[in-house]
Amino acid sequence: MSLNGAYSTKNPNLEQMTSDFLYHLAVNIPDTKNPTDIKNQFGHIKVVCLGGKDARMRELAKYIHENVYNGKSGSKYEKDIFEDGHRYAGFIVGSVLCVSHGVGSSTMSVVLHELIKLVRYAKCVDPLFIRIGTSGGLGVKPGTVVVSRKGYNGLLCSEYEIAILGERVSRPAYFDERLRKDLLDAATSPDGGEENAFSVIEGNTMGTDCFYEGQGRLDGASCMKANGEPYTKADKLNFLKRCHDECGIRNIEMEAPMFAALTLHCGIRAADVCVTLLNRLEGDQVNSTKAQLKDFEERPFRLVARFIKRHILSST
Ligand SMILES: O=P(O)(O)O[C@H]1O[C@H](CO)[C@@H](O)[C@H]1O
Ligand SMILES: O=c1cc[nH]c(=O)[nH]1
Repeated sequence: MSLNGAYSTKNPNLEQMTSDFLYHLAVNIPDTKNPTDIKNQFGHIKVVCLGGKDARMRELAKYIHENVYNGKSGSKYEKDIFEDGHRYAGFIVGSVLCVSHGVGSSTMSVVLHELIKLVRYAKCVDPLFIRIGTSGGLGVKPGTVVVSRKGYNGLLCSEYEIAILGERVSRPAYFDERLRKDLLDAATSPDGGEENAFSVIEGNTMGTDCFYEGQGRLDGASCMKANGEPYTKADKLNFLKRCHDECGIRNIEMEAPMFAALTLHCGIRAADVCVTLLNRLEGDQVNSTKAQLKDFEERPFRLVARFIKRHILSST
């Protein structure tokens, strides 16, 4: 389902706060009613790109500078604007903000709350949030880029569950349909060529709270079922095949349900674009070479950069 662009924070208390400090980003908003500096610095942002690693987000900013703006973004894109917070890194390049989020939903949800407030204070117009990540593939060739339809949790439910005030709160976890279609459109070109050099598919994405047992790996520090017995390779494959066949899951990472749910809740159009590093039906260890990893990690950059050129900058 597509949203109509009316995004908002979902917190009436913010209306009463005269100042705000985005602690983990070290961004101070001394006057929330008139946040001139924030508007000047961030008001032009149209796309917020997120990914686990600081270095990947720095590389992404450089890639966008060179490939979207042809080296003429006019931005100091190498400067980490969130460095004083010592938690996350952020780089502005033209109308794109690239931010790292660490590993897993808990670290990503912190930066996401603060970024959603930031774009609101800055009065950004309909900003898009796109996660550019890595994942384990299910039945797809390593290097495939998956654009997610829905996030699934490790219990194979498409929802994000969080404990709030001692109660379970469950929120739906699907991504914006129009944004997904525009991203898939950017993967194709009428005349073939560079755009089709690697596979881009749509599929559902499982996001777990654990890289090892949560993703059914056999190589963690523990490998136990609920009954306290070790699970076997057959148990693992049985589970992964269920993910694939029953839920249409094509890749596994650690943020999709939370990311889909919080952005959807706040009316922000979002997408999850992850490359697969390995086929989990064939193994567990990520042992791509440095060069392979660089090539794979750059594939979502290529897709998102083409999307920004085709669908964002062409309309301004
Ligand atoms: O490649 P990134 O964006 O870090 O994402 C994936 O990699 C991490 C695990 O290695 C998890 O955060 C997972 O979601
Ligand atoms: O298998 C993988 C690879 C990358 N990230 C994950 O969360 N899982």
